[in-house]
Amino acid sequence: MWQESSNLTNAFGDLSIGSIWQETPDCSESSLVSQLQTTLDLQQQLDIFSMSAGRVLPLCGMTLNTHSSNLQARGSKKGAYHHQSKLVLENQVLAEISYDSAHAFTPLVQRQLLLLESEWLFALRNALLVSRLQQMALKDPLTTLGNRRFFDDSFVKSVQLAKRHQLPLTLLLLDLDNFKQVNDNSGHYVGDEVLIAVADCMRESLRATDSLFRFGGDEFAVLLSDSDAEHADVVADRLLQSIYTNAFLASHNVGCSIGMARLSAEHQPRDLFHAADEALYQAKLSGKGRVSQYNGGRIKLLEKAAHSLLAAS
Ligand SMILES: Nc1nc2c(ncn2[C@@H]2O[C@H](COP(=O)(O)OP(=O)(O)OP(=O)(O)O)[C@@H](O)[C@H]2O)c(=O)[nH]1
Repeated sequence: MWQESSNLTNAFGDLSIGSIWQETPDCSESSLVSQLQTTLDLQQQLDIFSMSAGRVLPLCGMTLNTHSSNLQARGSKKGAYHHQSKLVLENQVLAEISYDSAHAFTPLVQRQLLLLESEWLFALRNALLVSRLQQMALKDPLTTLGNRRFFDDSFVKSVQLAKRHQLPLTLLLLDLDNFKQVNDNSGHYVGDEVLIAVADCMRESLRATDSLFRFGGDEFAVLLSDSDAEHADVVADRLLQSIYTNAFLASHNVGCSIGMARLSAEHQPRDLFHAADEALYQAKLSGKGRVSQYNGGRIKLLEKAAHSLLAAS
């Protein structure tokens, strides 16, 4: 896409900046505005904007930094010259844009870009709003982990992907032990802090934080792919260590049980979930603070029970 825009840019490259604005009325502000209004997708807006900016000065890269994302126009590369600008609407900084080019950003070019940026502001604000709403709809507001809806979506996609490419995938379901007593003894607010601390422990123990979810209540899920899925018992062990050695959680006597199951060829998403759920149930039944693994119809209790970790710490 950026390649296309570079070609376009090259086509205009022979024209002076001034002549671009005078001789190409199709690049006019209203034309850019109407193009930007065709989408609420930030990446698409950036790609559209980069086409117009590339007519002002041949560009080799463009980056948009917002509060929650860092996007690059497709095919962006570093250039010898660099220019940055804040996109501000009604005293609010919406984003920061960075341009890269093999050519210098003269004061005239900067002014032309500024004019162009002003045409993006309203469409950008709308796209940012939509992006924020989309993120909110998929996040658990208390822990900021993915919520149940996000899990359902990611889970089905991950199972399909793993089966298609014959990649390993392991699901871990984690349920806190004795959490109700925290609420009962110390109040709901402290209960919330416990849930946040557990989420932090999970983040610390895992590399891909986008595979962590809170279902609601004191139930969490972890989706492990690739090498992490192969060594899920090690990951589960790390999770237990992190939770059982956390001083705040220990002070409230909160532990956890984990059930895990590995995707097999005949599994549908529902089967994998049920297998991990069954393993979790057995972990609870066997005295909590344990990891158990669903193993082709059998449940194997792993040796490293959290109680022994706690005793060792
Ligand atoms: N503070 C807080 N508590 C919640 C939230 N959502 C659910 N709960 C409480 O979480 C508790 C979950 O209940 P259980 O899983 O039966 O509690 P438990 O003591 O961990 O039970 P075991 O799993 O058998 O050890 C209930 O008391 C719910 O009211 C929340 O967002 N914040």
